[in-house]
Amino acid sequence: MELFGLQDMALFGTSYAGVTQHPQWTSDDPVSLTEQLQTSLDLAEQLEIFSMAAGKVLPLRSLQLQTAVGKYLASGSEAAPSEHRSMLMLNDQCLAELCYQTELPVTPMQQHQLWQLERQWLYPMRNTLVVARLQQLALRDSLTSLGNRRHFDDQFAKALQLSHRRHEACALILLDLDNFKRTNDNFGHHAGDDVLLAVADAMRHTLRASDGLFRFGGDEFAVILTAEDAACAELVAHRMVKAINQHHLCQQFEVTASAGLAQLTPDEQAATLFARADDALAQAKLAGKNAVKVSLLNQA
Ligand SMILES: Nc1nc2c(ncn2[C@@H]2O[C@H](COP(=O)(O)OP(=O)(O)OP(=O)(O)O)[C@@H](O)[C@H]2O)c(=O)[nH]1
Repeated sequence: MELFGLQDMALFGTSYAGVTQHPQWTSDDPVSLTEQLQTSLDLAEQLEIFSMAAGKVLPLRSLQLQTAVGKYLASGSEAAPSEHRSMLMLNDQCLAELCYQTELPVTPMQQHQLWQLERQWLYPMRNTLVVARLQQLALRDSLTSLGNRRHFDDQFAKALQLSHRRHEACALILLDLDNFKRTNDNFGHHAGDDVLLAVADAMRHTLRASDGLFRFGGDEFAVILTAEDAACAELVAHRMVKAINQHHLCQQFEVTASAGLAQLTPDEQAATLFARADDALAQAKLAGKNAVKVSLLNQA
């Protein structure tokens, strides 16, 4: 069964209105668990709260939660021979799957008690998934699903702060497609969108983790690299440009890419690092496009 998908979430439909219709709970102290779960909008924290309650029903060795927004493991979890899985269903939607691991098989009585606890998690979990959906809408580019400009600004500031504090490397790559307008003008906006999707995929595959990859809008992309990844930023930039050039759609529409790279210097602010990467990108364009240029330290 497919897990509750963020894309088919009916925020203001009739099913969401059901959130206020609390069922009649039957366990001994039901309200307190629901209330505890409602204190957090973080699924990892909710899992900790739930695992404490489940631990009173049976000696749990491990508890894992899988949802459409991620997989979570309760702290202290370790593998055990017996496994019991349970789907958390609400209004015919599967919100999540729980996997309990124990030394001994879960008895029917324990299953019933767990089910009563799980029922109390349904609405807090549903609300948490709604929040995750809203966050995704606010921070993701709707075409490519990469982080958008707002997400970039936030992540860029955090990455710089952390790099300065830890005295670690940080690099910014700004990438802009070459001759992309021609694709739109000659083959239409849909063809242009397909090229943008192909570029996003090519860039994703080049990076070890795509968390640091963003689309600003138009044909502009940004990559934040930190720690050891930043040390090989120039190699990454060249790989990305090459991956885009080699994509069959980019070849078909004769789209290439130019990139500008800047490495963070001690005490440097976000605006200066961004300006240096942008300047390097402009140089790559001036040099005839389809190129990578690196900002030198005295070019701030
Ligand atoms: N298909 C599509 N096109 C877009 C989107 N957003 C912006 N554009 C187009 O992207 C193009 C960006 O313009 P430019 O950066 O001047 O295009 P370019 O031909 O790559 O210019 P150079 O960088 O000088 O090579 C414009 O034609 C915009 O209309 C989008 O979401 N989808």
